[in-house]
Amino acid sequence: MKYQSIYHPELFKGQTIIVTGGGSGIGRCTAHELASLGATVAIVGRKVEKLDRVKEEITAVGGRVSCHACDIREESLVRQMMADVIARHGGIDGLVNNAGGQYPSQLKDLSTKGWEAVIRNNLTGGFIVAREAYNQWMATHGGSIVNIIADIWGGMPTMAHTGAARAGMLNFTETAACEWAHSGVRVNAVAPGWIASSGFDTYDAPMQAELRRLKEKVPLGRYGNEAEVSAAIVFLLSPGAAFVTGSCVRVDGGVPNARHTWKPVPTDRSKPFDGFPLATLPECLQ
Ligand SMILES: CCCCC/C=C/C(=O)SCCNC(=O)CCNC(=O)[C@H](O)C(C)(C)COP(=O)(O)OP(=O)(O)OC[C@H]1O[C@@H](n2cnc3c(N)ncnc32)[C@H](O)[C@@H]1OP(=O)(O)O
Ligand SMILES: NC(=O)C1=CN([C@@H]2O[C@H](COP(=O)(O)OP(=O)(O)OC[C@H]3O[C@@H](n4cnc5c(N)ncnc54)[C@H](OP(=O)(O)O)[C@@H]3O)[C@@H](O)[C@H]2O)C=CC1
Repeated sequence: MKYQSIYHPELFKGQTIIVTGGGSGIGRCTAHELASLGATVAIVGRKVEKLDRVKEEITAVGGRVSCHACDIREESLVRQMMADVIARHGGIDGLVNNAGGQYPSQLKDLSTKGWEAVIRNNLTGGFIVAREAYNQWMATHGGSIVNIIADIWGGMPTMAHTGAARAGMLNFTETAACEWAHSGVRVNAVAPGWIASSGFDTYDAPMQAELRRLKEKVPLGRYGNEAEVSAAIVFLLSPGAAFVTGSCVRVDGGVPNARHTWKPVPTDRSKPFDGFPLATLPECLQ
């Protein structure tokens, strides 16, 4: 079944858009949505079998997609991947810098090796991919980049390494937006809050329990879903955001504003509540 997007079905007709981490979760959803809107999507990840599965899903409904196995932390692999995408599709119009991930740990227990592994995955990797997209194509042709970060506002207890990396990526976004504007390149970020994606499944039982507790802290009373993040990414890539650069769209149900004075209003969370229907994922992703 084809992705049901809220956007015009030909919004990205003739465009090529790279989605890193396109083999699962938010990246997979975004790849589906972009393909449904006419883009040729180049999905990037470390595990070929995940990419192949998404390719099958998208081609089955008439979408165009290519798979590129690449670890975003390896400069030579990223250079080659970018060159391959350009050679194969004739250019790049957009980049969704989404690949990333971390593991929970208290600061005091974090090894330097673990800190560096997460910084490389969520800051250095994203920088390398964006720089190569710019140097190899966008500097002379323009384009749009969307960096996926996280809800980093006010710190990120148990996730300090990724918080620091994502804060760095936000600042990178702001700087690149200025430095690359003259080339017609827009650079923005999307900061997902707690999104019930495949990424959640990578956490162990205590962390899953913690996530259940965290849900009570969301003013909108639920987790977000992948489609709600994808919709923000698509907006930033689109001509609708032609005058938007260096910005960050938060997709988090209002969590950063829920400070100590905010108290959750008891709600039956299994039912839609006034004004905010429970979001459902497009059928093709369920
Ligand atoms: C509060 C909730 C917020 C939720 C919001 C966020 C949600 C999401 O982000 S969803 C996406 C979730 N998906 C993932 O997080 C999976 C991605 N994770 C990885 O790819 C890897 O774990 C990695 C990139 C973070 C690290 O991989 P790698 O570079 O291959 O590193 P090594 O395995 O070689 O380990 C190096 C070093 O790092 C420490 N370490 C790594 N994993 C763990 C772990 N699970 N627990 C504790 N420590 C870990 C460790 O120090 C390793 O060194 P050695 O001990 O010498 O191996
Ligand atoms: N879900 C959530 O609540 C939130 C998610 N995020 C961020 O959003 C992004 C997408 O997350 P989500 O879809 O939930 O999680 P997933 O774990 O499902 O997706 C992460 C993807 O990134 C790929 N990836 C990870 N590291 C690398 C690497 N070094 N090189 C290439 N690909 C890599 C993985 O593919 P492979 O295994 O093939 O390498 C995987 O497909 C991540 O950056 C995540 O941290 C941020 C805030 C909240």
